[in-house]
Amino acid sequence: MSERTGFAKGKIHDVTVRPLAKYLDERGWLAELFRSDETDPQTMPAMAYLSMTQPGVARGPHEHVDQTDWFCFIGPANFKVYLWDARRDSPTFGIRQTIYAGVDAPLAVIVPPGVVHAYKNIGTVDGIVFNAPNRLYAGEGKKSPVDEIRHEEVEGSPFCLD
Ligand SMILES: Cc1cn([C@H]2C[C@H](O)[C@@H](COP(=O)(O)OP(=O)(O)O[C@H]3O[C@@H](C)C(=O)[C@@H](O)[C@H]3O)O2)c(=O)[nH]c1=O
Repeated sequence: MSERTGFAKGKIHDVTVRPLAKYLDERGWLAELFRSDETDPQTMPAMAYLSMTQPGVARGPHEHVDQTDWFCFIGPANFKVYLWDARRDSPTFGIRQTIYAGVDAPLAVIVPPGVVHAYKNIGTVDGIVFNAPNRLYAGEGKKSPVDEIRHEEVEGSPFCLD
């Protein structure tokens, strides 16, 4: 156990990390991000969005009650991805995991509800992250509360980025 965070390093149960193959040719490259024939229907994306994060900047830590996030880190920057298992009923409750992903290691990282997550652009150029969550942001017609617990402003939070 780390005294600083209370979380021990390890691998979190039910977090899926998949290499994204880039098919390269004379025009550039193409990469598949998800396929319904390779996806558990429960985590099948309901929507998708892109975000850009500037060098040295982080998004999160956030947590969802019901939503699974399907992040794809493809570039042009690299990211450090931080995960903390805060699910009391998980076999890896109290474990934290870090993953490096992006232009040098294109990965999909699929994060289930209750796993607190954040990512930081550790490169020198703007970084794009694709996310295809299995729930609609703010529900049908954007009429429901957003399923998101934000930890970034919480004083004394155990979910610390370095
Ligand atoms: C996530 C999202 C945001 N928005 C809007 C709300 C706001 O005006 C703007 C920026 O949103 P946020 O501040 O929530 O963006 P951000 O802080 O990047 O939120 C994301 O962070 C990562 C770490 C996650 O875990 C994601 O699930 C999501 O919570 O975009 C949408 O319209 N649709 C969406 O699906």
